[in-house]
Amino acid sequence: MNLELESLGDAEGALAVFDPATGSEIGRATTYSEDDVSSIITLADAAGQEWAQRTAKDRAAILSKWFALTKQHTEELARLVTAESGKPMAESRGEVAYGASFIEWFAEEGKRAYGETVPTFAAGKRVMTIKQPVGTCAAITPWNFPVAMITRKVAPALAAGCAIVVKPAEATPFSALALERLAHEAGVPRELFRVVPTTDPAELGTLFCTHPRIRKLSFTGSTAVGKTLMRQTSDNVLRLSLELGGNAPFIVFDDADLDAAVEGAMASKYRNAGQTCVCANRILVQDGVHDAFVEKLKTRVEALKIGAGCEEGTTLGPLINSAGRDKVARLVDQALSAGAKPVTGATTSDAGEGFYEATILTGVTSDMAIASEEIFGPVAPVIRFSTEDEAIRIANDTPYGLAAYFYARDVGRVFRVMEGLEYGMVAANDGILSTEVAPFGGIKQSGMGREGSSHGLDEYLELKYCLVGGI
Ligand SMILES: NC(=O)c1ccc[n+]([C@@H]2O[C@H](COP(=O)([O-])OP(=O)(O)OC[C@H]3O[C@@H](n4cnc5c(N)ncnc54)[C@H](O)[C@@H]3O)[C@@H](O)[C@H]2O)c1
Ligand SMILES: O=C[C@H](O)CS(=O)(=O)O
Repeated sequence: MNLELESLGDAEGALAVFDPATGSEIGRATTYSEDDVSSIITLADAAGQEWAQRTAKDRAAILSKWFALTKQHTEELARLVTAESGKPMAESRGEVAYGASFIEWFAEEGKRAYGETVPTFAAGKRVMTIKQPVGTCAAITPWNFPVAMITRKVAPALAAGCAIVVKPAEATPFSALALERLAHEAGVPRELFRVVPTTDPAELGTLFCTHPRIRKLSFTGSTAVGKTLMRQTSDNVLRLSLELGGNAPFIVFDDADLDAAVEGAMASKYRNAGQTCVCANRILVQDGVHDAFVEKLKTRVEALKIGAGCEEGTTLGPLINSAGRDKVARLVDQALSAGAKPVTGATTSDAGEGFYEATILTGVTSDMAIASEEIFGPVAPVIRFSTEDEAIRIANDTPYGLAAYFYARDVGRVFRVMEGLEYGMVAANDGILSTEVAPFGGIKQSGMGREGSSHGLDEYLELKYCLVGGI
């Protein structure tokens, strides 16, 4: 199975793809017009009718082969992820394993789309429910996890009995095309799962929202685009899953294990150079441990190795593009102008155009833009607080509600803070919460619906109430 970039690309393709570390073009991808995709959706819908008639066990057997092939081709997939997203190879290998875990998980979950029988309300009648595939799905995915954000949607869709057409991010089409190739090799019918790169995401997004055969849209990306799609899906009342932006608080209380909190902050903040939706976006530290925590964090941050993702040993890669880097620089400069202090970093890097040094700022206040905007970069803004109630108030003072983290050892505090934080996902004494077995998703303007876990399958199923009378 050839998954080399050249075999996935098209020298005449309209979509140019670039290496974030150097800015150089690494390949070109074939793109699909609105008419092309409309026809692809119609073919997918027909393939979906047949796929839905197969047993969950038959679908599971094919998904299991896709899982095995994805694991077998980890190195090639990781090279593609690093080439087009820039993340360090070690993280890319981890992403492939994480992405594959959704295929493995939903191969099994698809067999558990259980209905129910309900004690009847009247003689001669029987009440039951069944779960059926929602129909043909569309998905739109971001660049920061070009493997995992695809499988986190495609695996449950296929397991539930649905066809799915995916538009990957313009920056990262090759990882998606490789996954498509592996799925077809595993036995997923060619028309059932298609990846359709484009240079006009808005045009394809509108088609996905308005095509008569599309019954469901699953979107992962920014809150701004999510709101656009929410409006566009209203005419056809599509089923909608939205995995949007975040502004994660990372709270360190006086009773925290400081060394554990530093490790958790490193894992949460600097993974993928801070370009994940669940990265710590604000670090709140209680007065009693503020200086000790900052000093310990500084030591670990300054040990990060900045460089191209393809260089073994790199632990901090480039940002996705110059716009991403400029946004980070703008937020840091604004914070410094407003009184924040640089502990380390706070500058672009001589490692190359797309790089920004790992940064810690202290003296940050909630009114600064860096505390309310999603940074999407390797910058830790530290906000000092005095009381537990103040920490929860600051943490909740955002339109976002995706992930939140805190470190404390008092059991009463753990329960009070866990219950008081207004987020879809809360981790106590850990900096990484993402796993296929748990429901991933946000509240407020971080989205709706859940991915992974047993809940993730329901996003691609309809619950039907069946009444049988005349008994
Ligand atoms: N909640 C999650 O699970 C999750 C996961 C990853 C990324 N994100 C969020 O995604 C953002 C970063 O990713 P990004 O820069 O790719 O986001 P983005 O919203 O700019 O793009 C996401 C996808 O939407 C497409 N798109 C852009 N404009 C569109 C339009 N008008 N209509 C239809 N599609 C359109 C893009 O081509 C891309 O495929 C961050 O906000 C991050 O928090 C969230
Ligand atoms: O960026 C968003 C991803 O969902 C992050 S994670 O890999 O799922 O934690």
